[in-house]
Amino acid sequence: MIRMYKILEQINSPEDLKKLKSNEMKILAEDIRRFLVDSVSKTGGHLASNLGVVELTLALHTVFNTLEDKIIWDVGHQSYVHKILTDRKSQFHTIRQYKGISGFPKRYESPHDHFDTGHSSTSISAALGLASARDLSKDKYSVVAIIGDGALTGGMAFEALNHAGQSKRNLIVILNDNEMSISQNVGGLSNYLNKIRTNTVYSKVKGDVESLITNIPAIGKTVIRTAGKAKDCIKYLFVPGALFEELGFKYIGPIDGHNYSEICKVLKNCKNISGPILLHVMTQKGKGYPLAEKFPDKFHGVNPFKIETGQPLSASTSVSYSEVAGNTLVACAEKDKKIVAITAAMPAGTGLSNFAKCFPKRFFDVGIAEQHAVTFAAGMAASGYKPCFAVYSTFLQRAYDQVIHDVCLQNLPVVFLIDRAGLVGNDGETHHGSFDISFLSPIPNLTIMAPKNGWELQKMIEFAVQYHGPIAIRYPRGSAMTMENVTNNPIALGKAEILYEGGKDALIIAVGHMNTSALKICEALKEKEIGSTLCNLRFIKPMDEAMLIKQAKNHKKIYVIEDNAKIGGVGEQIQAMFNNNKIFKEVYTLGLPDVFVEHGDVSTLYHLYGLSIEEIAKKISEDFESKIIKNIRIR
Ligand SMILES: Cc1ncc(C[n+]2csc(CCOP(=O)(O)OP(=O)(O)O)c2C)c(N)n1
Ligand SMILES: CC(=O)[C@@H](O)[C@H](O)COP(=O)(O)O
Ligand SMILES: [Mg+2]
Repeated sequence: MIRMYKILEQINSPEDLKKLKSNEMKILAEDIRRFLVDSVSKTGGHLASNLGVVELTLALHTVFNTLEDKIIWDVGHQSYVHKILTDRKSQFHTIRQYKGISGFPKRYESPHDHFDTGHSSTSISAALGLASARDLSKDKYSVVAIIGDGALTGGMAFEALNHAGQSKRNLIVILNDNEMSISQNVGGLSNYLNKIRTNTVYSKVKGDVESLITNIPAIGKTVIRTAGKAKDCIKYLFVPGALFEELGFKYIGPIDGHNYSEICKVLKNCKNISGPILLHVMTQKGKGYPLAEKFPDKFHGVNPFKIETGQPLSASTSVSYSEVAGNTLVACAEKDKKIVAITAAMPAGTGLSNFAKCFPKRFFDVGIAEQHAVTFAAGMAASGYKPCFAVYSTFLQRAYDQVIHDVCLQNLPVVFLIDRAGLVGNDGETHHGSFDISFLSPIPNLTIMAPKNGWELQKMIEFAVQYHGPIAIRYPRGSAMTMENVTNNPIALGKAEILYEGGKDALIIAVGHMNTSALKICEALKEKEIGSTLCNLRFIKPMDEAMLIKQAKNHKKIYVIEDNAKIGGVGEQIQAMFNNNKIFKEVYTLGLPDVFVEHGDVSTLYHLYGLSIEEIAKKISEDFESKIIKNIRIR
């Protein structure tokens, strides 16, 4: 048998790691990289970031004991190596699959995972919380947060640095600087880190002082203080890194994040220094897989791919909703100079890359800063521009107050292009866009739409950029539906459309892309001689009350199909509206239950929650069972 992984085969837990000689670590690092590429090329997942943190993770597990010491991975998409080293190697082929291990840290999954992440920039806050709890309980373990240069652009990270610096608690923040967010990192902080990296004079001189402080075995406190002062002088002469020191952190670095021994040495020293430390580690995103080194953005998150070429195993020929949004925005911006586009570090994911190329001055990547993005948009709107903020549904949760307080309260014409609404699939519970209808619907002044297909998304965007007020369009991840043979009525404010008329038994009201399934359901019901009407809601707010009331009166039963939490969703809202209008008909909602939906492919999850075509058709058919039986008897 050919041994594929020379050392990795012997490694399942941090204890195994601790048995290795340090010269074996290099071979292990190579094994892990090969394992990552082999495995992720089959399952899909976050590749480039993990390839970059191999030595850093090995060093962390060498120096710390993660059954006691608490390590928190910011975002958590780079925790694969940690998972491999903490008893999950044998399950790694199930990563992000239904009932498999998660692509993010999960406390339920392992005692080595101490805090769940998925959304960016939370690690320092969580770490400080853990450190404060530790101190109150008079415990002694170490707390370490690993945060990327991208995640450091998020406001929460600054709030936490501000608090942690003053707290003086023992806490190690490792800044994993690979000079990339998903795309190129942006902003003043990114420039600042760049200055630290390139300031070789500083690095050399500071390195000497650092080794003076840390490497002399029996160093006395006075010497440390003196050396510390000397370090301060040098710092003020040469160090842009003073920002972290001014906030109350001891800044150490930058160090080479691919030099295992060096990281171990520094981490061991960090363990013995009191107060908050910021250790700046330089890594290369995608390291060890040349295609990912060259295209770290393309290999940030991947579908299954061929290792030799990097090409996806199943290339999609269809256009995604994100691409429709991006292309439409470019077309609209060509006609209207007031249109500007905003992203919070997701230019490619939201389909805005082309807009950025066509209109660089009218394109704003604000970093991972959704709250800022919304208020920034409000500012532009207040000055007569038409800002379009393209954002994933799950990340918009971050900016709820800004949507209310800064946009809607002032009735400002900001367009929210809410991508990844509904279930997203393999990223799972931290990333599903299950709540936007529920949290946006109560906000006064806000108009909310959901398109049935790609064509309708285009028309809704054209409508939105002309509209005088805050307006949101929610659409899902993936290929835009085309839906041939359906009527494409023009968009009119607050108007729904009838997509199918085939009888007065079931009225089906579908939200957004769920219309595609709904149409097939109507046809399946027809086979069973159950007559139905399909209403494409289009406007979640304002709702087409007149049409819904009229249709409700004409049908025996009413069904709402939506890919949002049932609580606060469209079904509940329609039921309330009927009650208010004294239409006492029961609305049956097919939507997401009151749970955090796990990871898995979307079709499996739809099936699980009764949202597949088969499940819905079955449910409705069962409701009309007596009619079916009667029809059979008559024949
Ligand atoms: C609040 C929030 N916004 C956006 C994202 C999407 N996102 C995931 S990873 C990432 C880039 C993170 O960059 P960095 O922290 O430098 O880590 P790297 O991928 O470079 O290792 C972004 C924007 C997110 N997870 N959370
Ligand atoms: C970790 C993270 O938040 C992103 O990388 C996210 O996984 C991107 O999702 P999409 O694949 O839907 O763009
Ligand atoms: Mg980065």
